[in-house]
Amino acid sequence: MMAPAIDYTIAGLAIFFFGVWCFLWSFHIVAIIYGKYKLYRKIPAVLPDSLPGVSILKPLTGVDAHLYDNLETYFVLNYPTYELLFCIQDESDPAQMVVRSLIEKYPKVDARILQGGKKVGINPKINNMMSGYEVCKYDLFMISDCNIKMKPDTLLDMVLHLKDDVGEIHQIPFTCDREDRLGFSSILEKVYFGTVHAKQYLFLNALGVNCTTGMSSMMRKNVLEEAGGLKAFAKYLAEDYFIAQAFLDRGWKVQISSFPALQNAGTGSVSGFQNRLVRWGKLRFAMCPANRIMEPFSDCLVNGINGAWSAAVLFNISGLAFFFVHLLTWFLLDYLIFLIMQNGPMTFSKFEFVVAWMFREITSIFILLKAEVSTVVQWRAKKFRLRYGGVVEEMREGPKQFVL
Ligand SMILES: CCCCCCCC/C=C\CCCCCCCC(=O)N[C@@H](CO)[C@H](O)/C=C/CCCCCCCCCCCCC
Ligand SMILES: O=c1ccn([C@@H]2O[C@H](COP(=O)(O)OP(=O)(O)O[C@H]3OC[C@@H](O)[C@H](O)[C@H]3O)[C@@H](O)[C@H]2O)c(=O)[nH]1
Repeated sequence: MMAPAIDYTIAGLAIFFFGVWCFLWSFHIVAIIYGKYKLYRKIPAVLPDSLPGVSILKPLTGVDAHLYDNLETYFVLNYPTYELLFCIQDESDPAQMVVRSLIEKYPKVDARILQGGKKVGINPKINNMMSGYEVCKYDLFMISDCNIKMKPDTLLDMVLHLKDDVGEIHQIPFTCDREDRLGFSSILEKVYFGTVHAKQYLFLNALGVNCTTGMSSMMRKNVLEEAGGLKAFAKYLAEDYFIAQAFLDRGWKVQISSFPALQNAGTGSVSGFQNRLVRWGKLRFAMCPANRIMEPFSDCLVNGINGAWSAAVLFNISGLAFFFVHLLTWFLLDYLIFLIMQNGPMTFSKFEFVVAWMFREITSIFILLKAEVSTVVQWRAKKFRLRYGGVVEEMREGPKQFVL
C-alpha cells in the first residue's frame, strides 16, 4: 500500500519541479525580447515644442574617488530646464567642497546645496533629501543616487518616456565601464547587474510587476503628494519599491527608460558588493515574504538540480547530462542578456566574464541564505531592524531601540 503512495508523491514532486524549471526559462526569453525592444532606443529627431522643468535631488554622503566626475555629468546635461539640489546631511561632509567647486565651474547651471536634511522618519536617504524635496521648483523631480553617472541625453530620454499615463520612470540598474578598473569586484558587479539582475528586472517590468530600484527615478510630485509626500515613505528602507507601488495603486504606470543607470562608485570590494546584495535581499524578504522561497528556487544551480532530478524521474534520462546542458544554456542566455545591457564592446575578457559568472552563481545561494537568517540591516553607518511588511526600526548602539 505504501509504495504506490510514495511513487505518486515522487512523481507529483517531479512534475512540479519540472514545471518550475520550464517556467523559469520564460524569464530569459521575455527579458531578451523586452530588453532588445526597450533599451538603447534612439532619441527622436523631432522633440516636443516645450519640455517640462525637472528638479534633480542628489542625496550625498561622503566623497569617493569618482564623486567629482559623476557629479560633473549633471552639470552638462542636454536638457533645457532643470535644477540640481544637492542634499547633504552633515555640515562637515567633504562632499560639500566637491559640489562647491562644480558650482563655481558651471555658474550658469541652476544648482545649490541644501544642508542638514529633516528628520521625518527612519530612512536616512529620505531624511537627507527632505530639504531638497520641499523646495523643488518643478512638478517633475528625480531622485538620483550619489554614485550615478549620467549620459548627456539621459534626462531627456527619461522625460520623453513620461507619457500622460506614466507616473514614474526609472532606469534599470547597471554599471558604467570603469576606466580605473577596481579589480574583480567591478567585473563581478557588472556581470551581476548585466545578467541575473537584468533578467529579473526586465522580466518583471515586462509583466508590469513592481520591482523598482530607486537609484535613478523620476516622478510626478503632485501624485506623490496625494500619497502623503516623500515623508510618508520614511518608515521603510525600501522607499523605492513602496513609492512605485503608490503610483501603481493610483492607476499610474511605472516604466523603465531606454538607458540603464550607470553606477560608478569609487570604492568597491567583493565583500562590500555581497553585503549590499544581502541588504537588498533582506528588504525584499521583509516586504514580499514569498520571495524567501521563490528566489532560492529561481537560482541557476538550484533550479538546475531540481530540473535534472525531475527529468531523471520523469523521462529516465541522465540527471548529470541534463544538469550540464542546463548550465551551458543558462550561461549562454545570460551572456546574451549581458550583451543587450552592454550594447557595445566589453571592457573585460570573455574569460573574466566566465569566472565572474561562475563565482556569482556559486555564491548566490549563500547570499540569499544570509538574507534569510537575519532581519538586521546595516546601511552605511547605521543599523536597522526590519519588520514584517518592510517597516523598519532604527537600532541604537546597545540594547535599547526606539521605534518611530
Ligand atoms: C518558483 C520561482 C518563481 C519566480 C521567481 C521569481 C524570482 C525573482 C523575484 C524577485 C527578484 C526581483 C529582483 C529585482 C531587483 C531588486 C533589487 C533590489 O532588491 N532593490 C531594492 C533596493 O533598492 C528595492 O527596494 C527592491 C525592489 C524590488 C522588490 C521586488 C519584490 C517583488 C517581486 C515579486 C516577484 C513575483 C514573481 C512573479 C512571477 C510571475
Ligand atoms: O545614511 C544615508 C545613506 C544613504 N544615503 C544616500 O542614499 C543613496 C543610496 O545609498 P547607497 O549607495 O549606500 O545604497 P544603495 O545603492 O544600496 O541604495 C539602494 O538601496 C536602498 C534604497 O533605499 C535606495 O533607494 C537604493 O538606491 C546615496 O545617494 C546616498 O548618499 C543618504 O543620503 N544617507
